[in-house]
Amino acid sequence: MREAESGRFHVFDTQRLETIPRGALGTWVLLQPRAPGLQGARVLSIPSPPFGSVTLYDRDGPLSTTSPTTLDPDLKAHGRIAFALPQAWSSTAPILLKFEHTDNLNTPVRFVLATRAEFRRVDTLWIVMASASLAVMLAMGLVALCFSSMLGDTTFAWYAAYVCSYAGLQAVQTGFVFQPLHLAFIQPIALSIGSALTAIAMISAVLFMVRFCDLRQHAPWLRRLLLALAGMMTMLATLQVFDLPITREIMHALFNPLLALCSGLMVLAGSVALLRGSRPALFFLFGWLPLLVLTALTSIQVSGGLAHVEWLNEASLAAGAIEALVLAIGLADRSLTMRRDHHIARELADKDPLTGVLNRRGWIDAAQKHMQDTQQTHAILFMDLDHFKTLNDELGHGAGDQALIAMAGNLATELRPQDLLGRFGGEEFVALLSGTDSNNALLVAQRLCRRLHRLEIPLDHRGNLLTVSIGLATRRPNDTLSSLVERADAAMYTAKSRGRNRVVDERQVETARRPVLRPSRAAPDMTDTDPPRRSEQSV
Ligand SMILES: Nc1nc2c(ncn2[C@@H]2O[C@H](COP(=O)(O)OP(=O)(O)OP(=O)(O)O)[C@@H](O)[C@H]2O)c(=O)[nH]1
Repeated sequence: MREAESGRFHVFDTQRLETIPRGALGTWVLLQPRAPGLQGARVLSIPSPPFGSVTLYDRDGPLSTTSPTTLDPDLKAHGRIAFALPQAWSSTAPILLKFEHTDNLNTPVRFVLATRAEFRRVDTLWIVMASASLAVMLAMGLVALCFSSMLGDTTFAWYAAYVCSYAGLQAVQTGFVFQPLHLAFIQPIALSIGSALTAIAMISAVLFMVRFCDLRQHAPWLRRLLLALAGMMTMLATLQVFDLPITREIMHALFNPLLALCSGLMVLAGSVALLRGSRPALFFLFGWLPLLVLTALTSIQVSGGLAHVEWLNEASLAAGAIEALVLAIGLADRSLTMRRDHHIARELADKDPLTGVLNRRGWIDAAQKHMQDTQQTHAILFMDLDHFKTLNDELGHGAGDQALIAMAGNLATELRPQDLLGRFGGEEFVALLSGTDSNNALLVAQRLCRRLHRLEIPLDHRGNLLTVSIGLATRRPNDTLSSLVERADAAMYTAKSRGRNRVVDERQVETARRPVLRPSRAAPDMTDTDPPRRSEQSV
């Protein structure tokens, strides 16, 4: 006190954030409240508490020592350490504090002298705001983690890693882990935990952003730069975890400028990606810009600038929550886009590009689902165009393709919407008719056969018309899709062998086994069968 009174203390304004020079034996700070000062019970608080302990003195010696883990039980401060000043002290009496030595980053401190009621109001507001912000961040992180495992997309996982580590970092830095969470055991390793969380937050933020905004496509150079920078910062932060004196020096000198640079580069990369058409970049900028600006401002402040800005820590918490919400909407948008793309890809994979009906794979998938309903009757029509090779050979493949398109279109129109039509191979089509017994299926098949003939698609230059042979099989107990298709196929071969342009029900086939019937397809009695002429019809 005598030293201070003789003017040997460095003087600073208590309303401003200042970095206090720290010595190996700790640092004395004397606060001089301005006249007239506050009347009644007063509380002195230090928001965003330093990790070390602080002791309040009067002229006779120490009054009370407090640290983020050993708080005044009466005051129960959150996100700050606080001292209840003795009632007897005059409103302008100097307040003497000693900051014990700590190896932590020397961040600027601020002092707030308030009435007890005002202290309680600010403290309650803070705890509500901090709890809500951290809860939102963690909830969004968990949602992203679920999405990541459901969609198999690592972008969501990086976001979850970022938002959870950022929330953890905020909880450590603001003292939330100590009060109200009472995780006092963290204190000795708080710096290492903070560094580890910073490392995880940094690298996962960059990896998330790079993927989310698709920087590989939209800003490849900035992507490389960002990854290199994030890698460097992660290395620095990882070294800091081991808390060696040399790394501490390097960290103090480099980390915050690098953090500010990285934040700026992310905004730049996001803007470039947005200008080049990345829709997620809009979500990124909208959600992340406030937080990035605050991160940059915080690192400038830790390096000694922006002394007057007092609200950065609280604003960072709130901005973290807002950013988590906006980006969660962005991720939902991404998952919708992925679902749509997946749906389109699936459609393309399941559809026959020429005729637009299901291809073999798509039809089998869908038919298997239909067949799960064992209460329904199921009939299969196996349809094969007759002498299609002739059409191709005589009129060209273009005409062949047109015939296939016409065939598919007409089959689809003739069948009910719930019937499942597919192209099984070159000129083979299949239809699964659910809830249709064999008699009705036979009628449908005959209708199809007639309709195709009535289309009058020329088969050759001699006036022959395109026709179709149809095999019909109805589901029996213990039938699988393949056994049912096999029997319909065998019936179709019988139709071919009986002269084509007709329907054969499996019930008419005595030995409907494909290995027996297949070779007969090339037998003279079948290949010799003349295609029907315009006037003929065997159905
Ligand atoms: N234009 C065209 N032809 C195709 C397509 N897919 C298969 N084909 C042709 O369809 C013909 C099928 O010939 P085959 O299996 O001998 O049968 P077919 O001439 O219809 O004789 P049957 O079935 O015994 O009446 C072949 O010439 C294939 O090249 C296609 O997408 N477009």
